[in-house]
Amino acid sequence: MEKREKVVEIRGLEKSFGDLDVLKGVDLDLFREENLVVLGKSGSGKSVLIKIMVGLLKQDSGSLKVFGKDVSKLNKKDLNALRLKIGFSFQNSALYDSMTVRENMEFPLVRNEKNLTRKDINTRIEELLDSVGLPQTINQMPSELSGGQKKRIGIARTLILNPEIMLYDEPTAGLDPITCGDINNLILEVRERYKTSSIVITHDLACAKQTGDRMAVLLDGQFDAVGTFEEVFPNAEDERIKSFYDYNFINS
Ligand SMILES: Nc1ncnc2c1ncn2[C@@H]1O[C@H](COP(=O)(O)OP(=O)(O)OP(=O)(O)O)[C@@H](O)[C@H]1O
Repeated sequence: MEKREKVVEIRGLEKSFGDLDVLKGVDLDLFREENLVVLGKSGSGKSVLIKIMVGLLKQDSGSLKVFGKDVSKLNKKDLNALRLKIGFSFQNSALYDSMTVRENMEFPLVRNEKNLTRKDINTRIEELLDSVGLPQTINQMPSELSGGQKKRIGIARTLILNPEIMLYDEPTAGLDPITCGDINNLILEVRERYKTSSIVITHDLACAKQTGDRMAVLLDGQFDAVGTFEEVFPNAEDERIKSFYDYNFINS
């Protein structure tokens, strides 16, 4: 019997837009405190899956349970409560350019938690900036930060509401290999410190290998290959998976 707790359970999920069948019977589990890497070509349906997960889109059929609750059956209030437990770290960090780092961090906090004192807010912001190794940036503007620093602040801001699930969308996109390695380490540290369960969407196999306990490759609307990096990639026979691997490790 499976002993690990499932925080996400997806069964037979289907989603089409007109004639375009995007998800064609997706099955997937995310276990507590697991880092699950989702890979797939551009347009394969990764964002559609995430949007269904947070209730922004509805599936045509199949089920998606988060913390045991069927997302498509939640009322507005419960859906909002669920969304607060899921932190989405955007590819472009999504910081507000006209706000300082402190203001960027404060914004989601004061909007969602009404009873905090100024001291609580400051403590929380400072703790998270320490966690991502950037306490000195608190009064800086996003335009003064490097790409890697922006990613870190974006992750810190996502963590400020104490999410139980983290969704990282292309966390290393556009970064040099050393900074990619630092962000990958941060993803592992976040899990360690905040006990998060995570889905990491990436095209970067070095990121996948470093951060992921399991890989799930979305191919033609289904997760065909699911397993550890070693199980899925080095000896893959499926040409579609092989080409992914060759592209990352041979041609780069
Ligand atoms: N609201 C929508 N209406 C119509 N088609 C959509 C909608 N959302 C997504 N699609 C289509 O579904 C397919 C999958 O899109 P999706 O954004 O999930 O891809 P992706 O795997 O996240 O790609 P990328 O890696 O480029 O971000 C695409 O063909 C897209 O055009």
